[in-house]
Amino acid sequence: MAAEMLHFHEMGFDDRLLKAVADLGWSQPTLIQEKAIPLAQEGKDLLARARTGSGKTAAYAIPVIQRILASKQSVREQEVRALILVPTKELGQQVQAMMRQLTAYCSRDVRVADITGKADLSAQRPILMEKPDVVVGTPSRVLAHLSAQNLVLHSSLEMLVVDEADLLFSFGFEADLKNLLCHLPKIYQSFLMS
Ligand SMILES: Nc1ncnc2c1ncn2[C@@H]1O[C@H](COP(=O)(O)OP(=O)(O)OP(=O)(O)O)[C@@H](O)[C@H]1O
Repeated sequence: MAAEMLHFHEMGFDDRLLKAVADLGWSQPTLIQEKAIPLAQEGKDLLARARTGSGKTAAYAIPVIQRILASKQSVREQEVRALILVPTKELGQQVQAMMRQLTAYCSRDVRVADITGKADLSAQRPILMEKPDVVVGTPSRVLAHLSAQNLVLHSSLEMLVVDEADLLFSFGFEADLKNLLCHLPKIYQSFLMS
């Protein structure tokens, strides 16, 4: 007999996250979420591949949000804790929209900034100076902000997501991505999604 699928409320999430998931009308995780989220909750690195529309974004977004919420229970300095790398502005906007929906009840505790847009670096600098908990960006944008010292990740980064990893590790993005990885601390939980 097939094993019963877990429901979101059985996965040990913060009530605010569960409420946002319920508002989205999701009762059960999709297959990739059911496989990926428990591993992510154990702190494991993930390498996940699934077809478009299978719920990959929430498969990493939910554990990223949960980890930030859990750690905010003990007093901590405001720092950038998670970096989500995407290949394009459009995907950045989609990720930001999903993060906003999932943080609808905890937007003060989990602040998300999308820096994929074409605005000047100086226009985005104030957003980064506030040290959002999560930054969504393309590798080139993130590198530019690191070089301009608008963003410091060395001591704070706990989670790195590479969305569309197959694309980001391919021609056109690879050099920036490798360069960026050299600027990051050595220890963080990673989510490679494609
Ligand atoms: N557990 C769930 N139950 C019902 N719908 C869900 C669930 N998780 C995600 N969805 C919905 O499924 C759709 C696809 O999700 P998502 O964009 O995360 O997929 P994806 O695999 O990342 O797709 P893409 O490769 O196009 O980025 C979205 O409309 C999302 O709201």
